[in-house]
Amino acid sequence: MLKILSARQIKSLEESYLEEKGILSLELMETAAEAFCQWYMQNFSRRQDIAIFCGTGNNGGDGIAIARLLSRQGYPVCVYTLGDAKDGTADYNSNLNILPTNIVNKPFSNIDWERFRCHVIIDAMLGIGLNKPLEGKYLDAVKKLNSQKTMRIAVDMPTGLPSDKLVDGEAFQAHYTVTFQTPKLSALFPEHAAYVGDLVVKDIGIDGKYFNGYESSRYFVEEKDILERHKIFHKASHKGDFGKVLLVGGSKGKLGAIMLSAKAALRTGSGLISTFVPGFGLPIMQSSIHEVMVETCTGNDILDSAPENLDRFDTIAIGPGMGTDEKTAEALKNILESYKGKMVIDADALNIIAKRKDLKELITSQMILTPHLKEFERMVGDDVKYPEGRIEKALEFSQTYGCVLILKGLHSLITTPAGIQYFNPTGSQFLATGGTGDVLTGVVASYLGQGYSVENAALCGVYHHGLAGQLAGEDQRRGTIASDVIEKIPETYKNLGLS
Ligand SMILES: NC(=O)C1=CN([C@@H]2O[C@H](COP(=O)(O)OP(=O)(O)OC[C@H]3O[C@@H](n4cnc5c(N)ncnc54)[C@H](OP(=O)(O)O)[C@@H]3O)[C@@H](O)[C@H]2O)[C@H](O)CC1
Ligand SMILES: [K+]
Repeated sequence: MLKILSARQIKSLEESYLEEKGILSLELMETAAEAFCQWYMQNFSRRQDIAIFCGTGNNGGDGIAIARLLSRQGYPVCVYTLGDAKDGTADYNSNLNILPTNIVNKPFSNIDWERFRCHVIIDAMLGIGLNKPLEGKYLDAVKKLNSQKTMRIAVDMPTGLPSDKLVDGEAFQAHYTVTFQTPKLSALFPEHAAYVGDLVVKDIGIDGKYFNGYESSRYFVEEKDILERHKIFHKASHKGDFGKVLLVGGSKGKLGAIMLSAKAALRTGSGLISTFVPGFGLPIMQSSIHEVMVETCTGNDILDSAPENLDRFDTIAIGPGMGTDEKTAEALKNILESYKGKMVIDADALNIIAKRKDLKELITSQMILTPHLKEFERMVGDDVKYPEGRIEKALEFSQTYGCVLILKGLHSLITTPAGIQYFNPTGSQFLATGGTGDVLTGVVASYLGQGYSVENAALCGVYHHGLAGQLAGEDQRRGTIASDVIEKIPETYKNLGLS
């Protein structure tokens, strides 16, 4: 897990790290520049001309060091500076002094934009030192660079993006942001996706112990965190070990939702899946998914009653395609009151709960709620447009009701009643398509059925779902559909080296 700190905390952490280790800040800058270049060289060829735009702070210092290192490796680099060296930080100037003279180094104001050509723009104008909205030449530069039809890469943070809050005005629009040591909170806001692009986190050697002294309950999940949360099954494992899952949902015209959940749970590794759907769904379910068992409620069209003997199941997921009829709400109430096992609550179940205080009271620590933004807004009855407030609201909700909350979106946020908030690293824009939420419900329910704790099921579920979305997107691009995501779930295990 990478602890997410504020810009102020990062600066202080850096200082204590340097002091304790007896390292110069210039050396840390070199390490950061090396980390950037290592990533760059793995991804881009020497045939692409690079223009590095540098401010006069330490972000600019990183940029100058990157120019030297890339040029040494045979990459064609030009440097464009936005300020006077006399205003530069000591480390900026140290790097400027050793910039090889064969590298073009021009002031930004001297660029002839009619003739300006490059393949890659590297933004090292401003990083975590940003303390006001962009204006003057920084604003001009960002506007000019955003309008270039080239690859754009930001060093640490896209210029103009504050580390901890929503952007005010313009900011550099990167295709990639290569950030150092730990992501900055605002790089994880879905609202900033167009500025951050793909986020790459590069270790610059600051040991986890240096983070201990800094208070934060927000973390960025890493692959190793997921690996250690998985249960290991062996040759003698029986299908009963993988859990008995019940998926409740579906209504006329929306049976597909529960089918997607069921298929996703099967692909995640569930042993036995039962579904509980309105009567009309029986032949449809049976003919389209052969691996699931189907039970029906008393009504034909809508879900109007609860299943018998709920204790047969290790876990229950409820909501996909369920509808919000009053009789459905009563069936939901019945299930929430009588079932004591772990549950996933999604989609229309959330929409019903949003309107019923008495049902909110039935939320327990055994439950994972999986709203997307609109559903969350209905649940909290409040404006959750601003990411800082939304993250706080998620915490408040999880603590008030004692449940795990998965707030879906780019870098889905998992909040536990203990007050810990985890940002998920996997995912893809191609997951923004109908039915992928139903897939997530099936994946998370599957892990609950396999005996994972609510926290681990949420973390593993969101991670694998996001990774499956990435893999599906690589193949199908904007043509990705929820079923493609399901088909990629098994590959996520291979990807992580899991059996
Ligand atoms: N975090 C790490 O572990 C490492 C970080 N490195 C890099 O250093 C930057 C942070 O560098 P810093 O010098 O603190 O700040 P910046 O370069 O981002 O900004 C420089 C100064 O720019 C001024 N400023 C702020 N906002 C604006 C604005 N809107 N327009 C113009 N100028 C602005 C401000 O100075 P003032 O005097 O005007 O207040 C900033 O101080 C980090 O992001 C990394 O890239 C290290 O190299 C390695 C370790
Ligand atoms: K930058």
